[in-house]
Amino acid sequence: MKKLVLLRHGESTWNKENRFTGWTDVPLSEKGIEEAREAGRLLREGGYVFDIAFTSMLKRAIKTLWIVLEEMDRMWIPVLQSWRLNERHYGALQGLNKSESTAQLGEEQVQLWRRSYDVPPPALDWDDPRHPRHDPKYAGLHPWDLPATECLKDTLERFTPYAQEKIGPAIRAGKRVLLVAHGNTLRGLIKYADRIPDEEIAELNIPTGVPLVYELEDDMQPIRRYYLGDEEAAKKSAQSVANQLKKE
Ligand SMILES: O=C(O)[C@@H](CO)OP(=O)(O)O
Repeated sequence: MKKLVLLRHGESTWNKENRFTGWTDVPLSEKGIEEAREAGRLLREGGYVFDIAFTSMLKRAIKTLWIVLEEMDRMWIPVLQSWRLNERHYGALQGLNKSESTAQLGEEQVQLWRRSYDVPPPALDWDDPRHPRHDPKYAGLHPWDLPATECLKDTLERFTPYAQEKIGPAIRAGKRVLLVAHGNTLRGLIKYADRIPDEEIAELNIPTGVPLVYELEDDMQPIRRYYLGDEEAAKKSAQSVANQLKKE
């Protein structure tokens, strides 16, 4: 049996402010730093060891990974970063408060953009300073390859080639892999791994900073997945992600 550990970054400052974040590169909040420490402790105490880690180009995930590896005294392992592991691009919703948007535009519309599988939010204009083509992180990429909005399906389509070319082969080769990513990239991965139908994926929410362990057959078929630590607390935290449109 093989194991893969997935981790959504700790709470970011925009999670705290309840804003759509996407590719906006915001830092961890104080609580997020503590969540990352706790994740590292849980993994260490659970006897987990990693040979390689993967993360995105966004500092909330990178910093979470650093803190986890520091807690595990494993800062020396190879870390591979890719824009393909970035959060779903939230288009013109980035920066808007989730509950205020719901009050203005209606829950049905905002929930459609937020959780439908294939309806993207309105795109950022090509000339919008927030368009990723202006960000030096992505200077090596063709601007047309960079998203200005994405639905979950688009995110999965850009994530999958990387998972197949880099992450899958590392697991198959017997490496113990940690993937620190984002709510929607991980929702996409779980949808793919567990073959969750398009209409059911809306119900899946992922808490910040709680390690999610996947047990896999040797041929990579998933056996089961579970959160480390307090399952009830993880469920509660996932439920509060689900409820973000309703918060004040
Ligand atoms: O804003 C975002 O980028 C994501 C993750 O924080 O939010 P949501 O859970 O609403 O898709």
